[in-house]
Amino acid sequence: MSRSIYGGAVFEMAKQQFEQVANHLQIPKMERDRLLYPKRAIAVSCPIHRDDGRTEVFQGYRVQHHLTLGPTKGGTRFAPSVDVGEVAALAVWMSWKCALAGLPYGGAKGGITVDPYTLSPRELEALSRRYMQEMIPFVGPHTDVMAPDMGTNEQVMAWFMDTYSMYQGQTINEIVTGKPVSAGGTLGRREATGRGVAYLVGRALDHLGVKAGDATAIVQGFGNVGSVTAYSLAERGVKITGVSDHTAAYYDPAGLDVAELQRHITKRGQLAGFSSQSTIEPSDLLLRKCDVLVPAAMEQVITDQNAPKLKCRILAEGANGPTTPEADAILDRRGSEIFVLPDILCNAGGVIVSYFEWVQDLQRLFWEEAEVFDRLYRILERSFQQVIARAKHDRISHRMAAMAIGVNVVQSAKRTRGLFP
Ligand SMILES: NC(=O)C1=CN([C@@H]2O[C@H](COP(=O)(O)OP(=O)(O)OC[C@H]3O[C@@H](n4cnc5c(N)ncnc54)[C@H](OP(=O)(O)O)[C@@H]3O)[C@@H](O)[C@H]2O)C=CC1
Ligand SMILES: O=C(O)CCC(=O)C(=O)O
Repeated sequence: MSRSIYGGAVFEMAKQQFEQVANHLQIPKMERDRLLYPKRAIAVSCPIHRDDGRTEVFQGYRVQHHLTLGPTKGGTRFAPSVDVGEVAALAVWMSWKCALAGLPYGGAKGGITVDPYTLSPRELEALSRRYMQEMIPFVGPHTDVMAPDMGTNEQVMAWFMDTYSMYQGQTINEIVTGKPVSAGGTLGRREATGRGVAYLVGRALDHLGVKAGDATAIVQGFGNVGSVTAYSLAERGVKITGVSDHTAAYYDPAGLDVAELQRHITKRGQLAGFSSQSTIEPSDLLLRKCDVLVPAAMEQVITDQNAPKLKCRILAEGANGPTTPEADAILDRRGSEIFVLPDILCNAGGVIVSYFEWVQDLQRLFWEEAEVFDRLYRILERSFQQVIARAKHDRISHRMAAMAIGVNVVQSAKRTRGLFP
């Protein structure tokens, strides 16, 4: 593409990864821009009245990567880092993730440049509703279906659904996923990403011949993905030796009590203040010895600086884009020392159960929780097997294998429909 609006380190990373996989797949140059660059990017201004009487305008975005396989799908992030490049990269990754899992979606992502902790509950509701109101012309149950991501949750999804439904004059549950069950959500969505991560960690441990009961894990980030991953790993017998959020990092080789950590968060809203004895430097946490390291917070935390020093056996990417391409090259050189569960495989549980929620909403027929997780684990198992087999066959990393499968699916759909419809 001659000139694009997508800049910044995170989009550069998505682009670099794509170029590597496109080279591996020998995708002709003329098809590459069509595959990489998003179909649409929407930028909106979201004015709200602050509690002190001021009017403040926040910048919101939604990027829809491709519509070749069906509607676009992806989360909405409320964070100070949000810009069009970050959101575009996350949308591109959503496309490969959905394609790898066999979901009939293209990728999307959206967000608002805001620190949600600085908003009162009333301001958060006003901003969420205004964002959805501005997006109404561009989204729909068969166009683009939002979901939660960093800084948003079930309540925000309920406000999105309500705002869209009021405009339509009827309840349209299927406009967003990750809603509360009482607002047409599915059983299991809140836990889906973390339980999916724990399932795949279990499969990686099997692969390496390590018993869950003998394994230790460190989890960075204790929000939706991190806390449920820690809890689910602990349920499987894995000892959680380290956790962090942006306020504190704790490490205890004897093991941390995940239920206690969760109670602390519920009461205080942050990990800080949990313990004075096991506090460590957040940057040290990733370097401690463990069997399983789970970055579950944000992008680009595994870099060329810390990748040579990681002392884990499994790197389970709960977050999107936690590992830079430079770090990937180092992990590749370390060979079988570290078994990588790449993000588009590892955290796919969320969007897979979102797909189940959308299907249930469209059919007005709701499933038992056991059915949700049974179907989820079957899809994750298939994807896990496909990634391992492709990596072995092509002699490439797990990330390249996962992306190759995803990109292949999108490429062949575009070719079949006519590359430039
Ligand atoms: N929610 C989902 O279903 C899915 C999410 N993801 C990805 O998982 C990651 C986490 O998302 P999610 O759990 O939903 O987000 P949440 O907002 O629920 O949680 C984010 C967590 O990361 C922590 N965090 C933020 N900055 C830092 C930092 N500098 N060091 C350590 N921890 C930090 C936050 O701490 P604090 O609260 O103190 O700010 C919080 O504990 C993101 O990359 C997201 O894109 C991927 C697939 C699905
Ligand atoms: O559940 C969804 O639709 C999207 C989840 C998400 O944003 C992600 O997988 O990164």
